[in-house]
Amino acid sequence: MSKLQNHTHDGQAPGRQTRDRSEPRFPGGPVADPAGSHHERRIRSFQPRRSRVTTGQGDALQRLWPLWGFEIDGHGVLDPAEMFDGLPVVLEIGFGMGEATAQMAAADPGTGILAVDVHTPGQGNLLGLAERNGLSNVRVANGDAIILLREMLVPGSLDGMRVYFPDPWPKKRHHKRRLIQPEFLTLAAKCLKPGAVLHCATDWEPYAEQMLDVLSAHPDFENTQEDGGYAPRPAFRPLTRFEGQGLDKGHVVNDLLFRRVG
Ligand SMILES: C[S@@+](CC[C@H](N)C(=O)[O-])C[C@H]1O[C@@H](n2cnc3c(N)ncnc32)[C@H](O)[C@@H]1O
Repeated sequence: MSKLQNHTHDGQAPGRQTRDRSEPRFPGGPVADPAGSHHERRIRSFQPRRSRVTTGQGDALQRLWPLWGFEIDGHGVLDPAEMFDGLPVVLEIGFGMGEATAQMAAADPGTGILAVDVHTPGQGNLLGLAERNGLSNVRVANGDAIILLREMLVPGSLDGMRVYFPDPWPKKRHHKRRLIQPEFLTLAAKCLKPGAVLHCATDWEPYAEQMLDVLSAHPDFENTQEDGGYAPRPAFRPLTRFEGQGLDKGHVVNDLLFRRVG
């Protein structure tokens, strides 16, 4: 049974899931394991962070999580089209504070954005931005995107995927924690529709080179660029917070746009 069916039986809005209230995460409660206790993934692409949740973010989480929040718990099947009433759906992995996500949602109300991160202040920030800007096409998921792709999403259900400025993990001994690896691409390909585009961007040039290598070598993806290289920055991608910090340090930003073949 899909998540949607579950919720409809509970009398809740389609595609929306409330938290387990026995484990409060927001002000006053413990922080849940973002990878989900039943689904340990030893090598994680994110840093555990204990950032402070502001009053505004906490308020947004309390009020809006039951409406627009989604817990990646590894249980059940999630059909994004049901979550967004039939809109095409793009998955954004690692939205950070969510400013760029909200801008893209406002610019394209005909596309649903399923935005995933483990960062609680960012989740609250994005929910608040969605409310203030009257956005009905954003849902916020808490947890490890790998578990969402591997265990929950209906195969071939996504119209696109965005990974903007994933943690670069610059030290060699941490390279195994980088998100964009062949195994990740296989999971991404499983969830993307044929022809759907995976859009990555990074300001860390060695990581950009690695992305280009693994994407070019993967049998399920083809470069949208005839010269086989990086793509010009698409006009629809706003400057992200992390990108701005990289540009301040003189970093070069590269975009990669690869199409799911098949
Ligand atoms: C460097 S930040 C970039 C944030 C934002 N895209 C930007 O450009 O400002 C990377 C984000 O990805 C998130 N992240 C990394 N791995 C993740 C995963 N496996 N699942 C969900 N979020 C992840 C981190 O928590 C972090 O917020």
